[in-house]
Amino acid sequence: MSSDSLRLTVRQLQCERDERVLFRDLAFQARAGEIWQITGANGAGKTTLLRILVGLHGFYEGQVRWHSPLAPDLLYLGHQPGVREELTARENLRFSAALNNQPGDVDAALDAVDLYGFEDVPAAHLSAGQKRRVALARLWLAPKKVWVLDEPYTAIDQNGVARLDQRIRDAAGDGTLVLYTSHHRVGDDVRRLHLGAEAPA
Ligand SMILES: Nc1ncnc2c1ncn2[C@@H]1O[C@H](COP(=O)(O)OP(=O)(O)OP(=O)(O)O)[C@@H](O)[C@H]1O
Repeated sequence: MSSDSLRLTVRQLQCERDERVLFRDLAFQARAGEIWQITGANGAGKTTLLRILVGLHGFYEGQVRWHSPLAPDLLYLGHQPGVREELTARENLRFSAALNNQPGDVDAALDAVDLYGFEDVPAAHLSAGQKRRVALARLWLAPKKVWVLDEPYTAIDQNGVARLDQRIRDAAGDGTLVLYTSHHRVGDDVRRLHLGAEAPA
């Protein structure tokens, strides 16, 4: 199946947590090469939605259907950077690359996120933004058909934001479907899915 045929269909999706409805009747269809920005107030259910999409949260009603054999070809970066404090930046990236079957030049990826010179520093000695960059470096390893990114811009400085914008646009240009949560908009042609009553201006 070519990546062009990749499609995500969501229909009548409803999710409750602690007897509160986070969202109901959520419906959208996303395709290869598109960028989807998911917005909403704190607690609106953005993280929950991403976790449903990647199969980490199973308590919902409605339909989530990936029209492609995806398992090895989806990259999910969660809300936390997920780096191991005792490992160096390089060891962390090698570890997650191996775990997720994602080959690539680890040092070049660390360089791409401006961690040149920090490869051998234990993550415990890195700043919050640098830890996020270690996690984001995976976006510079082998490409995936789908990226699901939970608040990837958190703690990233202006230069990092520009690099990440470019990386997301390049990946989408190569056919990757990108779904991400953030209030930051990657570009004008990004599709927006807002959770909650009030849509931003
Ligand atoms: N582990 C949990 N157990 C029970 N309820 C939870 C849990 N995690 C989140 N919730 C509930 O689900 C709601 C949605 O949480 P979620 O993390 O999806 O929101 P969010 O839109 O990503 O928020 P934020 O912008 O603050 O990151 C929260 O308000 C909370 O009430």
